[in-house]
Amino acid sequence: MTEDVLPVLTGPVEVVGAGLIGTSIALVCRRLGLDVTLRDTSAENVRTASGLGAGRPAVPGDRPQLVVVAVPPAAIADAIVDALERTGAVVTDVGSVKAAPLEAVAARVGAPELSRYVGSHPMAGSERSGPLAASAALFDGRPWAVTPHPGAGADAVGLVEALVLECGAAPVVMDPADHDRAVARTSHLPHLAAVLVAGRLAHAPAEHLALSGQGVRDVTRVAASDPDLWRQILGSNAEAVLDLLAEVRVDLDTLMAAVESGSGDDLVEILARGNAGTAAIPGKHGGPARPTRSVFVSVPDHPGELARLFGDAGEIGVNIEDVHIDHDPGRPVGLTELVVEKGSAEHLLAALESRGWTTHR
Ligand SMILES: NC(=O)c1ccc[n+]([C@@H]2O[C@H](COP(=O)([O-])OP(=O)(O)OC[C@H]3O[C@@H](n4cnc5c(N)ncnc54)[C@H](O)[C@@H]3O)[C@@H](O)[C@H]2O)c1
Ligand SMILES: O=C(O)C(=O)C[C@]1(C(=O)O)C=C[C@@H](O)C=C1
Repeated sequence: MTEDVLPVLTGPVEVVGAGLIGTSIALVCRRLGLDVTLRDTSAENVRTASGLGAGRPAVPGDRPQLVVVAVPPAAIADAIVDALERTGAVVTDVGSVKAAPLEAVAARVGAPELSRYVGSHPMAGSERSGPLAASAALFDGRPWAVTPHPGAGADAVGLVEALVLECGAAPVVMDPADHDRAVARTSHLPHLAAVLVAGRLAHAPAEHLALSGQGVRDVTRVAASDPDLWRQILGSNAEAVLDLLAEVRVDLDTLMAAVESGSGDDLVEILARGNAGTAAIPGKHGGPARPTRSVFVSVPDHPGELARLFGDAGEIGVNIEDVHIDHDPGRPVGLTELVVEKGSAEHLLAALESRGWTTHR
């Protein structure tokens, strides 16, 4: 469905699961002025999300236009079936795996109900859970898979795409099984790689950990995620994940042989494949990656200094694509990495230096 004929999201929107993702979506819908109702098995999470301005507790008699199911994977199929049977709304879910819940729902509801269900999956999140980690900006510029089944109604698909666009994300329409193979590669395997690396740190000597720089933080961030959530995600995409793990096992053997033999050529070949892989990741806005460069700036550890840095970058007219802050304990300054388009990096460096910032080239 093309953007100009999409149904309009008018609400009410019901969010089932007022955690990280559900509350983030609810905040976007509230920002649009929509009536948002919240359901959760945790009354406390509903209270917290309501308190953040994400909506109001659902009451009997609410008639949502759209239900967004944002509960843990093991509870998704039940929650979708419940929403289809309880309301006349279009129902989507944001679960990380798409084929298994679709199969479970299709076995339990008739074709008319099923036509109102369209799965989806925002490729944005956090290693943190719960409503307090939510943000209306979470989905800005991110891909968001929309995975209709053959019996899905065109209006239902369009309404889910409309939600995705309102969240500032880019809809990517895909078949559910293709989606699951894709995220095994782009999300589930990276998660496991992070976990394996982070696991080597758990009982490491303090003097080793004292040398933790940005590299180890970049590689391990997602390993801090909820193990139970990931047990459920991996359990429902086991086949695709196992295929990739088998490939990695072969790579690991090759890598060990290259390191052991001291063969520089073999090692360079493996390292170069890593370069090719990172270059293949599309840019934040979709399409080919736009070349970026990192600008490193020392930021004094005082309140307001980061805001001043971002303000200066804005006045200089350079868009910050990404940002990383090195919070090493015991240092009076933090090292901030501003990721900007390659062509504007020198201009930003010079302009920040002229404003008194200490940069690192
Ligand atoms: N965390 C991420 O980065 C991320 C990104 C994209 C998609 N997802 C998917 O989104 C879903 C939600 O993940 P999250 O990170 O927001 O988790 P979360 O733990 O922050 O939130 C889940 C919420 O669902 C509630 N809940 C649990 N069972 C319920 C039920 N049966 N009925 C109603 N509420 C119930 C919990 O109390 C909690 O408030 C998961 O399926 C996950 O796979 C997660
Ligand atoms: O940024 C993160 O914290 C994430 O890991 C988010 C991430 C991902 O792998 O990209 C994790 C799982 C979800 O299913 C979707 C998004």
